[in-house]
Amino acid sequence: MAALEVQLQLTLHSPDRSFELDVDFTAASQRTALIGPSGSGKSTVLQAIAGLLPQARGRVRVGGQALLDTPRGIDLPARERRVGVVFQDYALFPHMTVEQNLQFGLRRLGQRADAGHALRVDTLIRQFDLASLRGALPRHLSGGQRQRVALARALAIEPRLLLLDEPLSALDSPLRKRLRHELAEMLERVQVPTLLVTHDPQDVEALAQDVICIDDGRIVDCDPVPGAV
Ligand SMILES: Nc1ncnc2c1ncn2[C@@H]1O[C@H](COP(=O)(O)OP(=O)(O)OP(=O)(O)O)[C@@H](O)[C@H]1O
Repeated sequence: MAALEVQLQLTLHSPDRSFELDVDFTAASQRTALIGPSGSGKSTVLQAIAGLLPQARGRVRVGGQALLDTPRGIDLPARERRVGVVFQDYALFPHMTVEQNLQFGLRRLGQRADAGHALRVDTLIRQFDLASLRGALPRHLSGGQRQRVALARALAIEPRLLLLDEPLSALDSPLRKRLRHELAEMLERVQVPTLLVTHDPQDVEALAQDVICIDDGRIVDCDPVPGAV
């Protein structure tokens, strides 16, 4: 069964222009990269899949389950979609410790704090090697540590789908190289279908099994890769 099926239409309006997205693709591999030039609509696609753009119309199915199907009147709210998202800047809550950031991931599901909840946070802290940072605030973490917390938080909800928006772009080059391999290992371990946005061909090679290309709000042929010189 296809991991992720997406047919989406939406228009974003700003005072001087509007951007029209109309995409139709299937990501059948466990890890798929979505690539395209700046402004082509990559982040918009991720936000619409996550349920963060209420104007989105069309269909989104993960493992056959509909998260959005406007013709059938289905539009699950973001917290019910069980989609884990890691944003470009990791978007950790600055006033919360590492542990509280992970707990917040679970609260998004509307779950009450209980023993299972605490166990899940403990497991993630162990899996992501965060024990010594449990009580630390994000501003006291390195870029790589923030990335680990953001990924652990996205996985706290046991997502059916993981969306990574330029997960390595906040890092400098040597760290980026090391964490690319760490991330590849983590994704291999967690086995959650993943759609990954990146500009970097090395990310595609290390992290993705398949590539989907977008240009100006439309899915296009990847040969040549849009935006490549
Ligand atoms: N809230 C908004 N209102 C109006 N237009 C928007 C809004 N958000 C994004 N856009 C426009 O939509 C287009 C797609 O933006 P998006 O962020 O999805 O591109 P992207 O491919 O992720 O770009 P980048 O690689 O630079 O992050 C851009 O032209 C952008 O200017």
